[in-house]
Amino acid sequence: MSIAHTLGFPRFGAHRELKQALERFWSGKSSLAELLEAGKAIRAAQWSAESHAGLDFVTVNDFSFYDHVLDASAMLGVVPARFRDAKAADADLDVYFRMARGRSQAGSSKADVPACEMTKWFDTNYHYIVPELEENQHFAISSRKLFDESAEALAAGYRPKPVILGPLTFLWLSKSAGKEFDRLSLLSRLVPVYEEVLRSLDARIEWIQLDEPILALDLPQAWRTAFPQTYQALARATQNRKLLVATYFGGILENLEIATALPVHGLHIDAVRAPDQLDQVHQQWPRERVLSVGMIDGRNIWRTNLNEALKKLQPIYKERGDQLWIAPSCSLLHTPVDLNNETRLDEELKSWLAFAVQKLEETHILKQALASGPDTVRAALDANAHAIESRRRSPRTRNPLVRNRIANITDAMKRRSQAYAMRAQAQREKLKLPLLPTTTIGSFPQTAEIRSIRRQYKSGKISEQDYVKAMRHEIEQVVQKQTELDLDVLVHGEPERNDMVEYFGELLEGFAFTQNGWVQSYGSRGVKPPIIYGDVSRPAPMTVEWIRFAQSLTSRPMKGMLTGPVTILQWSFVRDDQPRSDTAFQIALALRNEVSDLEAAGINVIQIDEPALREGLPLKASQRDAYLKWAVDAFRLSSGGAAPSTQIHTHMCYAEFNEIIESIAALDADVISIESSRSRMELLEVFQRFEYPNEIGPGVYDIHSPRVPSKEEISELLHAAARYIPVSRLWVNPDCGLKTRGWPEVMESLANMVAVAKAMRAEYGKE
Ligand code: MET
Ligand SMILES: [Zn+2]
Repeated sequence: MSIAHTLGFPRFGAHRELKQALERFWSGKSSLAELLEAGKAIRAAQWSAESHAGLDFVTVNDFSFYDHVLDASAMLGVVPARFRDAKAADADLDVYFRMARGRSQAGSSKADVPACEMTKWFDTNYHYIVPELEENQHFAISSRKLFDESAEALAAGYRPKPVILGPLTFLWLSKSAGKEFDRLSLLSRLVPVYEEVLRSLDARIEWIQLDEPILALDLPQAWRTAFPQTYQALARATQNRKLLVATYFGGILENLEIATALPVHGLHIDAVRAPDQLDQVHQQWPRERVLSVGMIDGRNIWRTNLNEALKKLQPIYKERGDQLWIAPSCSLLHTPVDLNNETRLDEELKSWLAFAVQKLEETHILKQALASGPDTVRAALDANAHAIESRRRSPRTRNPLVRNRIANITDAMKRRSQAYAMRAQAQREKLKLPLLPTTTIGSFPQTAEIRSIRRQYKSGKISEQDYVKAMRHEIEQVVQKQTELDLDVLVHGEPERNDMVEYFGELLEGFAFTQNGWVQSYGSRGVKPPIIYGDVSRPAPMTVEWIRFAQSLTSRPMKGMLTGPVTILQWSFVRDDQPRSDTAFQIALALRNEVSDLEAAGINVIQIDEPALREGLPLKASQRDAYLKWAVDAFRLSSGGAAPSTQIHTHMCYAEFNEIIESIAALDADVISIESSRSRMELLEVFQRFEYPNEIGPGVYDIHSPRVPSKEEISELLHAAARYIPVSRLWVNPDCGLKTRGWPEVMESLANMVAVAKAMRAEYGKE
């Protein structure tokens, strides 16, 4: 019998049970026993969903109390020295959470130690805890989690398939604790511990899934050659068990020869992100070994076209028989749990969607249709065909006016009407800003009161009138405080926005919102991405009234604040029936109208935030230029219609700019504000080397911490910036929005920032 399985299942809980359990535990409201019990219940729910759907295995060790990479670090004993002093009874989990969250040891009077770094898991919005390795790193099995959870599944009567992060991907994702060294040099110490792990697994376990997603990257030669030798050692340790190497998030054709050289019993490939690889992998991967094909999209929420999938799989099944396995493309970690919990989505839209539970069902149907014939699942296949057809034909997904606009985009629309030098002149005359102008990134503290008013308005408890009054009151306060601080370009503070993408999605056509569509972002944090299901258009202005009101309160320039097209796209579930670029252009055209309405309302400075532009960069170098081209075009389309005297800003944070500096310049924003305080302005070196032509506001302090930066620190950073960028093109601002901060620290920090800007103006003005 062929196999239906999943590489992993969401662990956040259908109703964010993990978040609640963690927060209760961290705040001391629940005991360790209660936390462990909550974990057990989530695992039980995961396995029950898998077995209920008819999968042949339950996947084990995909549960995590924080992060699966941190779990691997814990398993291998990779605990940075600063955390190694725990003596608490629950040391395991205590150290584990301290690595993730950086608090000091429970009950210790020692100062807090910094948490381990967190970074994005490949090209997803999930963040993992970066393992820190020392040059003489010692590895030893240091956590029983994998074994305990396997035993738990066995005891419950399941057939478990444990998943373990593969040794090469583990090394690849880690960083050197101190000075840089070649992490591959640790392989000879690491592999024996993996061997021991494999040997220690219960004898009843038949298959072990080793995740090696880096096989879908452009790998340096040394890493490629490390694969066969590593897996020869692992294969010797597996005894009677079988290894399934899982790849995902891309194609593996460049590394297929290496994969084939591995002495493993099975290989999983992602046939959703890289559908074209299917044939060639099928041709080349030995017939006697298992080929697991990821046919169900593990990164998106659309129902799979099962009949089409079957057509692709049937010829392969004919040749491989039961050695063909069916699965979602990657772990379902990146999808919400269960569509059945959505009661407010209309039935039609709902019939187009599949969350994790539904994806398991799809997986099973495909396997069943292959192994026992399509007639055995005819009703399910027909229902699927019906839903697919309904979506394809629905007038809700297509708006002729939007399509017409897209078809008529011209190159001229993607260009400002004048070059930067001329625009800068027009803006100087209009805005009359001082040298080193000061501003903020947009949001001001979102107090409990603001959140509560927004919630009350949403649930209909207060009238629109009262809501607007409360928000206007907040805007007045924010404008007044900025005036007191003597900032030069003001913002309205974004009190009306719960989230920078959701806010716009709710006001645009083509978006839908779930009640429970949570996806883990990291640890206890989840996001609920909007669903873009149809052509995007803007029925009415989205921000104009708020900004117009804010501008009416001051003679200083008020900055209009928009979220850019790439960021809206990147932080949503995107329709899969047209290229992402088309959707980005649709959003861009809607924003373009907003820009022009803001201008008509007398707004002369408009910021279009693109914090997610960098994270959309494809994993494979060969696909990057195409992405950057349309991403830049989308931004330029949204901003290109602005008058020369309108100053367009953009903002980016969490970015590694080195690789994409040309594209950042190509955005042709008049001003860019970037996060750079944490890298102490070194980031600016690349802007200098490239001779970035427009203005830059390198964040002068880190808003991610409540600490108030001193004038000395800010001054030092700003002087450092001035070494890279001429002061005539420098702006002074924090490195991101202030919505997570409290008012007292914000006032103090900004006061210091403005004081430094003024002192530097005097200093440089004299020259
Ligand atoms: C993640 S970037 C945030 C930008 C937004 N304008 C803010 O200030 O919150
Ligand atoms: Zn930001």
